[in-house]
Amino acid sequence: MITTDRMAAVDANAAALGVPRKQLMESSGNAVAREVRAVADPGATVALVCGRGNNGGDALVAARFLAEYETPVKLLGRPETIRTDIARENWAALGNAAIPAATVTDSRDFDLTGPEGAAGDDPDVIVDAMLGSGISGDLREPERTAAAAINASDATVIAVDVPSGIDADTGEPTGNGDGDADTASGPVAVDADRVVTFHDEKPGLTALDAAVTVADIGIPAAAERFTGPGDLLGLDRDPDSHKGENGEVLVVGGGPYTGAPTLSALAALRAGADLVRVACPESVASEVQGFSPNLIVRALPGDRVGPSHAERVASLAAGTDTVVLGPGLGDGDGTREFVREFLTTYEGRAVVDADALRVVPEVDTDADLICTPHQGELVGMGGETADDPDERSELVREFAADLDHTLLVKGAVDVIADGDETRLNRTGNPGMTVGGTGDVLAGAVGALAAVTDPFRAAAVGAYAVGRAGDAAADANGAGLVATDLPDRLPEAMRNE
Ligand SMILES: NC(=O)C1=CN([C@@H]2O[C@H](COP(=O)(O)OP(=O)(O)OC[C@H]3O[C@@H](n4cnc5c(N)ncnc54)[C@H](O)[C@@H]3O)[C@@H](O)[C@H]2O)[C@H](O)CC1
Ligand SMILES: [K+]
Repeated sequence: MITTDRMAAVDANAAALGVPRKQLMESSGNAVAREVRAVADPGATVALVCGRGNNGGDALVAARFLAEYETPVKLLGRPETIRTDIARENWAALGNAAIPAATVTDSRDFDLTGPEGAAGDDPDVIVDAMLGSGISGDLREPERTAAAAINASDATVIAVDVPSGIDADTGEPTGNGDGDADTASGPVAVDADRVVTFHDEKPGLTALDAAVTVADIGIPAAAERFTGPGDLLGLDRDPDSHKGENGEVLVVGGGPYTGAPTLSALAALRAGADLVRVACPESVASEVQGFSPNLIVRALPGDRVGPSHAERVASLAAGTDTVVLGPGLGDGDGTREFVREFLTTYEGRAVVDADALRVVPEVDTDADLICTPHQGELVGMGGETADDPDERSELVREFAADLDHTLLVKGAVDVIADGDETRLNRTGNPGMTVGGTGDVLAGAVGALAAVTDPFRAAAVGAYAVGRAGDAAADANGAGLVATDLPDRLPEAMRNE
């Protein structure tokens, strides 16, 4: 089962792996043609009703695979307004090959018979390729009239990907019926007999009264299993957002170290957080502040974070979206006691790293944690590891389920898991074993967890920090240091 958003991500990841969308479209069109052959004998009339997006493109491809049928193609709109290059190329290919195709620009001209107004028989099959996953709101004209005509016909209706007008995630109509003042009369959607959808089932299709076929279109398993540029889709800032709406992060750390909390905080800012506060012992507060005027520092009395600070940190945490717990805290008894006490009452989201990790298995917490251990720390928490990535990811998934938290286990290949899902990340390089890169990762994940779910925050954080590290290695070779990474995060988070 896959949602529309995740499908778009996987599609982009496939393209990054060298399987571009046009190739997938060829497979989709072929699958549509197979579905036609399953319901109609050669010589039958198969009307292909095509929108101007890639859903329509799938049917334009299908027309080339259906030479043994009568295939009137109806393009809804002018060819110049076809929205994607790959759909336009497939439209041109039909014209070049003299496969009959007509355009419908006025809904009053829509009929389901032969091309260019030539009187033909009513079709035996209608392929609904008007709109797929790119739809929003009520069907507009001429799609709305076409949907009504399709529903009034006796032909077998095969929907491409999803019936036009239906939300593939919910199975409900995409509109509420008031999208077009002239024709408003409740939502309109194609009532399909069959649906040929691609790659995986869609949650909204199961509820429909239609036979659903899932066609393999050649998306490599790696496009889903590994993070890729598609994982970054949809994380862009809302242009109308206000200060604080893109995340407020509290980093709790420092004492024996000053660099670690600073690296986390700077990474959180570069990963998109609006406000980052650092709660650290007063002994290091001015040093942390001295690293950057972009940070807001909250000094805690003394030179180590201890149980007496739990209340103050809890009140700071209450005003933020996420907490990053651990960078440079050290492993004193009082520090562990602090982490235990804080997590007992905290109910929000936190990234837990470094010395704070050991406390997680022993504490009863309502917080939603993202733990970022390396393999050694994972074992210290009671988890198991293995050399084989498949075996390792299953062990991590099971341990995440036991803990009821999200895990990001760092390694040459990172494993991200919650109880349900696992993902692997292979960005990054051996130069990143240098000190401080883990602090950068924890901060980046903290910022991302303020704007997306924990699993995705961990996966995207690992991907982006690895990518930043790869750019830093290109520039600095074996001389890569952790301070090279935060400033490279914005570029690394660009979806390309
Ligand atoms: N990996 C895959 O799953 C693949 C899927 N393919 C097919 O591509 C479509 C999605 O294509 P896309 O171009 O993104 O969107 P649509 O064709 O669904 O819509 C295009 C276009 O329509 C306009 N529009 C939006 N809402 C409405 C509306 N309510 N009324 C009228 N017009 C509307 C809007 O401008 C959109 O841009 C997917 O479903 C598959 O069929 C590919 O084959 C590749 C692999
Ligand atoms: K469709």
